[in-house]
Amino acid sequence: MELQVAKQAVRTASKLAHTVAQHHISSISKSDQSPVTVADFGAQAVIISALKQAFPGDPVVGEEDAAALRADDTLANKVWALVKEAAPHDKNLSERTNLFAAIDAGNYAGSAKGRQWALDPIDGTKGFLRGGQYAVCLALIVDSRVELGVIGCPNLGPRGGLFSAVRGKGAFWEPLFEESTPEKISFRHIESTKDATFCESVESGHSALDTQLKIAQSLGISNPPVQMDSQAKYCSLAKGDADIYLRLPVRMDYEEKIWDHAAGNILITEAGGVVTDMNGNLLDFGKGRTLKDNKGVIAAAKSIHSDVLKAVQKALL
Ligand SMILES: Nc1ncnc2c1ncn2[C@@H]1O[C@H](COP(=O)(O)O)[C@@H](O)[C@H]1OP(=O)(O)O
Ligand SMILES: [Mg+2]
Repeated sequence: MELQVAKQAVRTASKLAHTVAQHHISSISKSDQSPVTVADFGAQAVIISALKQAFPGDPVVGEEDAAALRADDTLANKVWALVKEAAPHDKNLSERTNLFAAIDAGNYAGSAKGRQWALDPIDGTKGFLRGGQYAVCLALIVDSRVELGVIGCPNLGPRGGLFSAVRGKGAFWEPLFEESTPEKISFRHIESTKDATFCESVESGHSALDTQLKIAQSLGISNPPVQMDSQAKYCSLAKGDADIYLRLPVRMDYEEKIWDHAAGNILITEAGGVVTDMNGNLLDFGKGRTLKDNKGVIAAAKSIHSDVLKAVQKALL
């Protein structure tokens, strides 16, 4: 039940985002940031509305709130038009005033106990604007642990990808814009760590790319890293296109947000991988809206994760 609702909601939001992105890429004002803002609010509204109808009691930790929309009627009208097109029969979104309430329902502070959804309506805003990777990410967390994750990646592969995982049930891929039987996915087998390929952020402000290059060299890796925005990195590992995702902090005071990692976390573990922080601890999704007890992220296949962790710790000594 949860999986079907989450997949349908992510699919609807991904289509909405894709429509805006296509229009943005073909437009002449590519420096305009507003398309991603419009898509972000629209995606959050349709997903939270779907969740609130299926699971009325469940709180949602969503990235956005509606303050900027309430203050800007032109922006609100654009988002509203998009939402009406994407979800015309949603009775929770029958009037424009409901739009604000749906978005603001993502204001949960987070908790260590009980159920909560974590939502990043558009992860990878930079990728969205440059026509690269971005992702719509939704996860169900129960008692601080991720139980279910769904990620929509409109630009990953020729048909886009809808990635999903439920604890104990494996990780799956299906095309994003057509109905088709999900295919099971997993990490690829590599003989040795030196054969691995890194996947990492494009943005040097999000991840210590120089240090990561040194770590790759210390592991004997000569394959060039694959760089992309958003949680599409987790999806790439889970479907066997790359082997190691490192996200080492650039600033030690930055706290990663739970919506930036929850869905990817279960996708990795269900595809045969391990995710820890740079101290080797599992990510704790029960500390509020951020991963405040964790620094950095290391995701890799089970067989090589401990080698990578050792190399990270040696580099950071
Ligand atoms: N200093 C930072 N360190 C790590 N991640 C960051 C930092 N600043 C922003 N982010 C987040 O990185 C995510 C995108 O990462 P990636 O490089 O993997 O695409 C965004 O969700 C963004 O959050 P925000 O949207 O709040 O700016
Ligand atoms: Mg994000």
